[in-house]
Amino acid sequence: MLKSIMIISAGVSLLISCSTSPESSATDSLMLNEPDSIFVNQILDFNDRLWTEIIFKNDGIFESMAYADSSNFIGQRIYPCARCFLRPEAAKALLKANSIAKTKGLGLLLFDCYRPAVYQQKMFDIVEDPRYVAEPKKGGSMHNKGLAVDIALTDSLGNILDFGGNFDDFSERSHHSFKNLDSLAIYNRILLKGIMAEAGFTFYPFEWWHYSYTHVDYDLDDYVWGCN
Ligand SMILES: C[C@@H](N)C(=O)N[C@H](C)C(=O)O
Ligand SMILES: [Zn+2]
Repeated sequence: MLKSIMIISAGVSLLISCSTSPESSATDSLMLNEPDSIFVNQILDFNDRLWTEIIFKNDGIFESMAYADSSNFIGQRIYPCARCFLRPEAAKALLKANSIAKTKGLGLLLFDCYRPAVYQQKMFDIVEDPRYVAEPKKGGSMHNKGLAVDIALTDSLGNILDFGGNFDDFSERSHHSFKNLDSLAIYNRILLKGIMAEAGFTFYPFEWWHYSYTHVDYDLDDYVWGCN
């Protein structure tokens, strides 16, 4: 099947048609020397639906993709490799959040992006609490639509800031309303919330790290990316 990579910039579109698979094509990142432009990789999945990949190295976003290795609440690696796909609108907003963070001398650290719907049931079966894992039978997760990220802030070197708890700590400690935390952790949660809100994301009351992009809607998806 003919697949395409589009490298887009603000106002400029460069379309390169080729006959490689999306798995191999998505890793080909072109670096163009236009400092004010946003460059992202876009691929079509097996249903010809458009995804934007955040290329950690090129986009300057730090990577800690939790489900691409076994250090997560499942205790197993469930993704084939650490790649971050989002719907184009959400990806653009994430790059905006990254720019805002940079102006404050901070970075973004991603724990999760698009999550194929096939994995949501596996997660729900372990946690069985829809506050912490969205229930597949009740609409699934914004991650399954490519419209959510699990995210933290870092210093400029990529060291995570203090958020008063770990990613995927499924307890009240992770709620935005939980106030029995150091003032620095409370400050950092509010800082992250402010940056993400300015970029267009909505916070989630039960998890300080989970943000959704709700200005568009997409169907749940089952696309699983390949790895080189
Ligand atoms: C599993 C956790 N990281 C998460 O993303 N939870 C939310 C509620 C979800 O499943 O959408
Ligand atoms: Zn999440």
